[in-house]
Amino acid sequence: MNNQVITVKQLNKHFESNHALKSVNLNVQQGEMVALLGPSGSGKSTLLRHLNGLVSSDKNSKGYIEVLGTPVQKDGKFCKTVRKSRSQTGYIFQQFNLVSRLSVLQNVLIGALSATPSWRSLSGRFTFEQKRQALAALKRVGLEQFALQRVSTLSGGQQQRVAIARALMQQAKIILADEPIASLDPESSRIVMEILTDINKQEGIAVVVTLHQVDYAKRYCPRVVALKLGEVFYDGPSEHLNEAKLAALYGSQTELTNTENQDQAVPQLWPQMA
Ligand SMILES: Nc1ncnc2c1ncn2[C@@H]1O[C@H](COP(=O)(O)OP(=O)(O)OP(=O)(O)O)[C@@H](O)[C@H]1O
Repeated sequence: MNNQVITVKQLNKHFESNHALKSVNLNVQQGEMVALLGPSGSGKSTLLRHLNGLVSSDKNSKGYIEVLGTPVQKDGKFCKTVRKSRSQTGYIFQQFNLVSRLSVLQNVLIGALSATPSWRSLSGRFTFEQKRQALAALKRVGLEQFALQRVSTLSGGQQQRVAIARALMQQAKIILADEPIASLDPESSRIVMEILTDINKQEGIAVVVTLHQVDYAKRYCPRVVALKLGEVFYDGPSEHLNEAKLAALYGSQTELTNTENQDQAVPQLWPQMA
């Protein structure tokens, strides 16, 4: 049985003269938990966005992406099946992408929209079963007591957990998380990473997560794919990512990516995370 859930072949992406992704190849199997590492600007987010059909690759460059057995894009053109794979892919953003004026429960229910007739979703009428599932998803991330509260009243870490519950409600078969902990404090980061790990282990859902902190990658992700200047620089077990490889990947930034030094390091290296 083919358990491959992500196939990327020969992916190239230019933003004008900037060659952001250079012949990237990547295979991810069902049940894997993969950290996408690399210095700022190395192409992590661009790669993740290609997987969900948010960005198209260079035309005529023979690039090909398949997610969950469904072609997403080929040769710089989206395939007709892109919506299908998107509906099965949970995408977690750094800034949560929640609807701030809606309640926590309503935000989770948004995950069910692709499986809801439009007349129901337009009138905001979800079935009893959908509401039960949404509450179960909230319980899974430890937030059921906040179900009826406006989502904007929750902390950043809690909002990210709502976004994960929304992906569960979507019945996502894989999760792509783009810097999900970049704006969170260490304790909230730990909780979010543990929830993602738990979903990966319990449901066998593949998770690909872009991270800036090497120690989180090593702690939670058995496999690391590291990009450097748009190329795959390392793809292998996170435990084999030694100091020499990290130094070559990040240069002088290496020690500063350790979260123990986060308070001093992050504002200097990545001002957007401060
Ligand atoms: N929409 C865009 N238009 C022009 N250039 C872009 C666009 N998106 C990304 N880039 C460029 O592509 C390169 C890769 O960016 P990307 O955001 O993927 O890197 P990253 O590794 O995710 O960085 P960070 O860790 O800082 O988020 C960068 O040089 C960036 O400036």
